[in-house]
Amino acid sequence: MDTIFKNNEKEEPNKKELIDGLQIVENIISKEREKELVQEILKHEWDTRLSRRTQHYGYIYNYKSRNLNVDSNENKAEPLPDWAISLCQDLIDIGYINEIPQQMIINEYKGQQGISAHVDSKVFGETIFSVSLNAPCNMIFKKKSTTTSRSKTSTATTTSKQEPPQVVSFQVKPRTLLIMRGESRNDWTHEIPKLKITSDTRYSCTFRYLKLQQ
Ligand SMILES: O=C(O)CCC(=O)C(=O)O
Ligand SMILES: [Fe+2]
Repeated sequence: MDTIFKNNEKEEPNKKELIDGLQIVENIISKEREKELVQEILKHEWDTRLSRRTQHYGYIYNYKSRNLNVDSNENKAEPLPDWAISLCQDLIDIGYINEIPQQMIINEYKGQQGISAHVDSKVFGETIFSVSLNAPCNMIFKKKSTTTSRSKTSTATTTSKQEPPQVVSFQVKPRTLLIMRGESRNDWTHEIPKLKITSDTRYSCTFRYLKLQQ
């Protein structure tokens, strides 16, 4: 496999930060390496418990209960495959992350599948990053609304005002590295809306750290 450094197509990484703590780096890998990663992903069996197919490595995360008991043998999954470790090692070498993560989930989005608005579970550490493969998607970040309450002691009335959510929407191209930390990880939800038209299959590899070990 060629490394991130030997990008045959000579496309320069294109970096943007649309929200505090959110790093988006396009062209993080070459098209050739992307193809190899998809082939590796497709060699493995899928978990079909959700409407979209997933693969869990390191630990099995329950998207429904949003919980993970790291001590339970039931939640242990096979270790991260070599191709994922080598991808993470390249990201360490070029300074995007500090350590190999303990967990990876691969999501497959076929046709019109998406993921509803959520903040990633706090059982995981501060840094969450993903690499997108094969097809683009739209991603929407919404700032969790804050309620401001004003009390009038003289009249004993309380008015509560819901701030409108801030919304940031953008396209995630294949071969993009997306890193969420800080505000973008904790104070904003993210979602992938269902497309109205059928598109190519998208794969995302999302990497997470266990809180205690980060
Ligand atoms: O597919 C993606 O890029 C996002 C996946 C995600 O948000 C999650 O698994 O929590
Ligand atoms: Fe997420």
